Amino acid sequence: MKIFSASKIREADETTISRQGITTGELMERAGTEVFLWLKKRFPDKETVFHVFCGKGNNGGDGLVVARLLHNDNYKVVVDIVEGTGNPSEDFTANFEKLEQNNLACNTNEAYEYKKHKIIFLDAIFGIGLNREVGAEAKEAIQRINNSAVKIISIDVPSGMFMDRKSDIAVHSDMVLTFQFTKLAFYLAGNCNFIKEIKILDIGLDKDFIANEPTQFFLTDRTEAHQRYRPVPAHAHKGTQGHALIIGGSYGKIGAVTLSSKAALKSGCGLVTAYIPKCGYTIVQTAFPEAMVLTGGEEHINTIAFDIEPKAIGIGMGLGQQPETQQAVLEFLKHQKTPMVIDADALNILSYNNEWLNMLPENTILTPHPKELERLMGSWEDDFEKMEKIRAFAKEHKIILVAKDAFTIVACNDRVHINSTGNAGLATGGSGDVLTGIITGLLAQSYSPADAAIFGVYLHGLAADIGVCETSKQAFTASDIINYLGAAYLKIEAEKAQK
Ligand SMILES: NC(=O)C1=CN([C@@H]2O[C@H](COP(=O)(O)OP(=O)(O)OC[C@H]3O[C@@H](n4cnc5c(N)ncnc54)[C@H](O)[C@@H]3O)[C@@H](O)[C@H]2O)[C@@H](O)CC1
Ligand SMILES: Nc1ncnc2c1ncn2[C@@H]1O[C@H](COP(=O)(O)OP(=O)(O)O)[C@@H](O)[C@H]1O
Ligand SMILES: [K+]
Repeated sequence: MKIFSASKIREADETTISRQGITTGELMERAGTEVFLWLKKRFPDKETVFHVFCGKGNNGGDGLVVARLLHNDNYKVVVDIVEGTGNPSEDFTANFEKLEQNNLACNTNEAYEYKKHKIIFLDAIFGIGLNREVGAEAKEAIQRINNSAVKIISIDVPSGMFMDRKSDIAVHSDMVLTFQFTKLAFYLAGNCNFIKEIKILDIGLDKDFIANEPTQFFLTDRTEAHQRYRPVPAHAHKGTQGHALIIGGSYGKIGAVTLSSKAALKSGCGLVTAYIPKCGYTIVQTAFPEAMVLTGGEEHINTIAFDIEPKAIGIGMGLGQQPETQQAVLEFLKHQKTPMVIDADALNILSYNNEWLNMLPENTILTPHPKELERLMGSWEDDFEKMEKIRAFAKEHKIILVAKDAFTIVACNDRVHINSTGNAGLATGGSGDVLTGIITGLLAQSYSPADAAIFGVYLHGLAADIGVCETSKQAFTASDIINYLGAAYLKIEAEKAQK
């Protein structure tokens, strides 16, 4: 799904208004109606009290439409117009006047008892138009909303959240009902307290504009994942499903390479070879009999040489950083042409030898976690700078950068793809090793590097989303990602079959 900037969203509004021959007020009525219908379905009990906080811009205008529709449908509605929210917009004013015509008063200080009524706060103070720091009066309203113990639903965006820079104070929403497009700011680590759940409401913006307007940002949602997924051909055999080579491990860290190799095989490739130091030989052969094993070095890898021809290579998991290992890795990378995923210690070795980055084959995939990312490209001031640096770094070195985190970012071909699956159950040792295995396995199956990275990250998160429902987040382990890979594939197959 495309993610547009605030200015592009405004263009989408304007194009819709002109192509559909409607007024801005009619578009606002449509947006407000979608919110109203969603609320009505979710909260059928007419005793529910909706306390609507409105700013004076168009987000506040949406809030007034919703308030009127709820009131006319016999819900209990309280409307608070928040001062210090700019000059009233035309459509805000028009809807404000309609309140009186519909016998709905504002700022009445009407108090409903929390114990007797189900109260919902609707937050319509600011939307995508926030363009300066929030002033004292709006801040007070935001704090009042946040200090309440009631459910908070934001219209379009949590008020106070900037679309293009760091936000200091914003509504802590339980649910954001956002119009037509998801927004980049929703997925940034610094905004994680402002948002729990997102629901996108279709308000009928112009389909051609959405399809044709370019953007650099995408959300890897179900549709994007389905487009990249490749079912196993009926006549497949192990020779056509690709051979993955997983290089890593050192004394005490053989588990990392075992997890990675297993994940590669379970992602669907035909054959897996693990290249490890000798101390791991029995462990890998016992824990994972499907793998073939090659060795180099005793307790750590000191040379990388083999006569097999893998279709993809994953390197770095549990590798260690012994000087001999560093040398072996650099020598190895120098001659590589095979599609490759570079992770963990192999990434750290590259960070100390930055000039080697430009020698990597085009579209090599790097999968750093936040600390490794910092070592690679330096630190960042805030999430927006981080995003920009990631994009520029991938472009400069012609690589694919998978910046792992909640909402992992995949930067490739001057585009940024934000993943939508995964959960905090993945905050457990070895989950990154599994991801590298999955992406390497997909590469071996001839997925393009971009598809392997984007789909691999999605699949990894999906396995965790399915898994934690049965294991809990606490008890979920990296091995469980592998255990639930099959369920993730089945879910994708079932979704595709439903279409
Ligand atoms: N995207 C869409 O398709 C649609 C958008 N609509 C709504 O319109 C919103 C955008 O409306 P606006 O552009 O009017 O802006 P907002 O309502 O988001 O708020 C900004 C308003 O407050 C002022 N303002 C900005 N920062 C301020 C600050 N720190 N302190 C005080 N005042 C401040 C601005 O001058 C502007 O009037 C969207 O978020 C959405 O809710 C809907 O009405 C219709 C359809
Ligand atoms: N809170 C979270 N929500 C979603 N995904 C997460 C979260 N925490 C970690 N992950 C995912 O788990 C993996 C962790 O990778 P990494 O830190 O390299 O682990 P390890 O080094 O132990 O293998 C990444 O894919 C990351 O995106
Ligand atoms: K809002």
